Amino acid sequence: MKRYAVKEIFYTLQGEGRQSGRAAVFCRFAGCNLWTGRDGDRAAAACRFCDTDFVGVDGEGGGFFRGAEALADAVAGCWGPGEERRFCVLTGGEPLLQVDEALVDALHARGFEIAVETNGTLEPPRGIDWIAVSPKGEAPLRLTRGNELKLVYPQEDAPPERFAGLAFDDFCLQPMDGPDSARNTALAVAYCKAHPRWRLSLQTHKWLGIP
Ligand SMILES: C[S@@+](CC[C@H](N)C(=O)[O-])C[C@H]1O[C@@H](n2cnc3c(N)ncnc32)[C@H](O)[C@@H]1O
Ligand SMILES: Nc1nc2[nH]cc(C(=O)O)c2c(=O)[nH]1
Ligand code: SF4
Ligand SMILES: [Mg+2]
Repeated sequence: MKRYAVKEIFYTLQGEGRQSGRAAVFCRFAGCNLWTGRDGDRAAAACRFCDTDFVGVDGEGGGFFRGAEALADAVAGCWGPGEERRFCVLTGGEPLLQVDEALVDALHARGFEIAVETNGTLEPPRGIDWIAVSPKGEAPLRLTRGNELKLVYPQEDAPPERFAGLAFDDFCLQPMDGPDSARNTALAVAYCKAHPRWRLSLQTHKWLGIP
């Protein structure tokens, strides 16, 4: 039986992108194919600006889950008994290293609409309801269609022009958080004003102080 490694599971509001403001259970899978998660490896990684701890299974609600039913039960338990507008966001780390059809089916069986946050280097299993792709500079993009393309901006080796022609319903620019976040936010605002295909995505949960 498949074993899923999960860093944390928590209930909050989706903070980013087109679904921002919507209540969701976040399931953060451990591990990523573009960075080890260790600070010493950052400079040499394909993705160098990550704002997330996805190493290990020691977070709130995290652990190893034996089989899709067990993991879907944990997600449903985190949502609680309400059946209206059940929504879960599969993220990481890189969720598509682990998410499979069995998990998609088990979450659907519990009434969840399923979104995934992915770096776009891996193919998703069928059946995911909402695909948000966030391309990373040097990493080859395999997933070139979906619901939203959410580009962290600016990235020297990933200009928005490279992605604007792909088959996504919406194109979002998300200012890169870190030491230059104020400057990056101003740059993203200016880019969206000059290129109306793009809309601003703010990481509202950070402003709100919620997970
Ligand atoms: C931590 S990633 C996990 C999912 C997947 N690995 C990915 O990169 O899309 C979740 C989202 O946070 C974004 N992100 C990561 N670090 C960021 C930063 N420093 N500033 C803004 N967004 C960031 C990613 O681009 C992605 O859209
Ligand atoms: N509230 C909240 N919204 C999010 N949207 C994407 C997130 C992620 O880390 O994938 C995230 C997150 O970590 N928290
Ligand atoms: S691909 Fe996603 S999880 Fe992996 S290091 Fe980059 S932002 Fe973080
Ligand atoms: Mg996050």
